[in-house]
Amino acid sequence: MDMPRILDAISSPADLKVLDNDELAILAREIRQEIVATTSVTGGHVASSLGAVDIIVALESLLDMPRDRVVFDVGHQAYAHKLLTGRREAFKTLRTYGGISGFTKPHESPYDVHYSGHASDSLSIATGLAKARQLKGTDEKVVALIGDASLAGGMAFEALNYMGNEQLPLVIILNDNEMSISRNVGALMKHLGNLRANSHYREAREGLQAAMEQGGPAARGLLGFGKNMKESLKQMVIPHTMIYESLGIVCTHPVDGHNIAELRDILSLVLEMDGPALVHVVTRKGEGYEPARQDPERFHGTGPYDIATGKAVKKPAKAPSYTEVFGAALADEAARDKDVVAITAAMTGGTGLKDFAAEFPERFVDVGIAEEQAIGMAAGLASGGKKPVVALYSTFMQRAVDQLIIDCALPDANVVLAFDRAGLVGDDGPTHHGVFDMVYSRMVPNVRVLAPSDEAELVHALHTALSLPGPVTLRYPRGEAEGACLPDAPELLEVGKARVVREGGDAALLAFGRMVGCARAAADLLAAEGIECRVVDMRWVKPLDEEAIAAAAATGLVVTVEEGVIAGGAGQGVLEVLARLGAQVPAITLGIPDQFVGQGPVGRLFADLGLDAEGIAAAVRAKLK
Ligand SMILES: Cc1ncc(C[n+]2csc(CCOP(=O)(O)OP(=O)(O)O)c2C)c(N)n1
Ligand SMILES: CC(=O)[C@@H](O)[C@H](O)COP(=O)(O)O
Ligand SMILES: [Mg+2]
Repeated sequence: MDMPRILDAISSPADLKVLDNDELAILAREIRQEIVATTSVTGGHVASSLGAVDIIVALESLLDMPRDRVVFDVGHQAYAHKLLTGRREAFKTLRTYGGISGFTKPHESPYDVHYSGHASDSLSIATGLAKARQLKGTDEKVVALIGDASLAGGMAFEALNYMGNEQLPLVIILNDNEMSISRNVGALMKHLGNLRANSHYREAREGLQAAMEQGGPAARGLLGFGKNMKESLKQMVIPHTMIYESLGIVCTHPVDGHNIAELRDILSLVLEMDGPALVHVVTRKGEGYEPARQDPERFHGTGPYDIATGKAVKKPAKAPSYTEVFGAALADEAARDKDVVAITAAMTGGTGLKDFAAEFPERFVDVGIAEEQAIGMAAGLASGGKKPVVALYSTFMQRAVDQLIIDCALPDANVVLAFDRAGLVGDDGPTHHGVFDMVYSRMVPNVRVLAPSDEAELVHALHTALSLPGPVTLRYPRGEAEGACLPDAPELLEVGKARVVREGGDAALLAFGRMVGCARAAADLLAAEGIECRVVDMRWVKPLDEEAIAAAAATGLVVTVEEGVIAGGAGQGVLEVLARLGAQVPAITLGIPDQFVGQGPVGRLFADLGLDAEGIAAAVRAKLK
């Protein structure tokens, strides 16, 4: 008979209070097994979640939740938190359509503080919670759990700057595993490495005492614990070089993040402080599951896999991914033009730039999780005579809209912004769908916007973007491309010119990006009923092809189809042109309505939104009736 699991008796963190350190360690093992069992079927962020299990178990055993608040940065490490906060049964539905989210989600649980998914925001949210606590005069604990790579994001630094000055009572747990998605980069990463290497600084207790005696209220709060607590401080040291200390944040020496007893000792001390404290915790990504330990990058975010071998379980692809096509095309461009420089923000693999980085290391830049830096730096490179191509996920580019407007568009800088994961991404859900980029690109003067409809068009679009003066954005979706034949050589696309891909006189479907394929399939369905639709691959979101729009109006019905929000999107651009032309024609704008889109297979989400062939055909049918 199987031994009953401790995990099965946990319905909230309050149930952890009766467990001792050994039992908590057993629980942590059970949680890891549960994470592996579930994600082997659903996929998910395995390595980060496994690495953070002990921290979460230790922390939540000490808190009074949900009164005490824990803010998870990115939230990709929060699976243990989900399992401890009443979602053990629901965990099987992780990242599935209608199931629980892969990130923290306040609408899912009162134990979740914010919609996580984007990096480096946790400290700002924690400062807000701590400020609210001050204003209310309450005493709930506020804790943020943030990774070493996310800590380097600009937003996190802004929060450190604020909390140090205000001496806000909150605890930062820095989960340092030396990894971002791939190996972490940057000077802060080196600084943390020095701290890990010098943890013999433990002896420097006198230094710690002196620092605290001269320090602000945070440090004094720590000293005010009384004799016993001070004794425990023998275990704690501030290395002289810890930069956070200079900002007024008390810091601990590196702590073993897989030792629950040690974690609980230190956390119980810092949770009593009345100012900001940072606990430097060292963990291993993928801890407890060997394939993830060996290859944490692949297990950062994975699809289903075989537990025994760790091998991915997936259908063979019929076509390369858009990402792969982009990466190869950019390397070809760089081989032809020595001025091309590629920039990414911690997404070298995700944006298909690994080969580029290997081939042209001196022309490859990874700025870390720092999208604003990526775009700002691109503007500087352009000003210095280079041709920067910044490859970002559409959703993360949202961080850098100001840099697009002021640093790139206003000076008309020669910058190419490649938005990968543009459109619906699937299982990551609303935080990751790239559905706003057509709006924030289209609205900015001087910016041209390309939306290639297949992989061959993507190659031409990149080539065209690099040939044009001024900023150009191009967008392409996550996953497998359409299976189009790749060109031997890239072509220059005529600026602002669409192409008709199917003739028809009863209605015109003006489609953008991969929606061209859906529009074509809809036209096939309608043709079987005797309704002939013209299908136009618009190619450009800006400038729009006014002739193609006028010709579409002549059919008597204009239908725009885009994989982005309707408000302010490409379809609205078409309506503006129709109004300018004085065309009195019925028009439908299909796209994402004024709502956030949930998680699930992209095909299913398209169907829900009426963006699949049947949905588009139904919209045309209804209007023609
Ligand atoms: C603004 C933003 N940029 C990029 C990402 C993609 N991303 C998700 S997790 C991650 C690495 C996070 O590393 P770290 O914070 O050290 O956590 P770890 O995965 O190592 O636990 C990146 C780059 C993101 N979620 N948000
Ligand atoms: C948590 C996060 O932001 C990334 O790990 C993201 O989930 C990666 O998405 P892709 O799987 O599309 O690369
Ligand atoms: Mg990390």
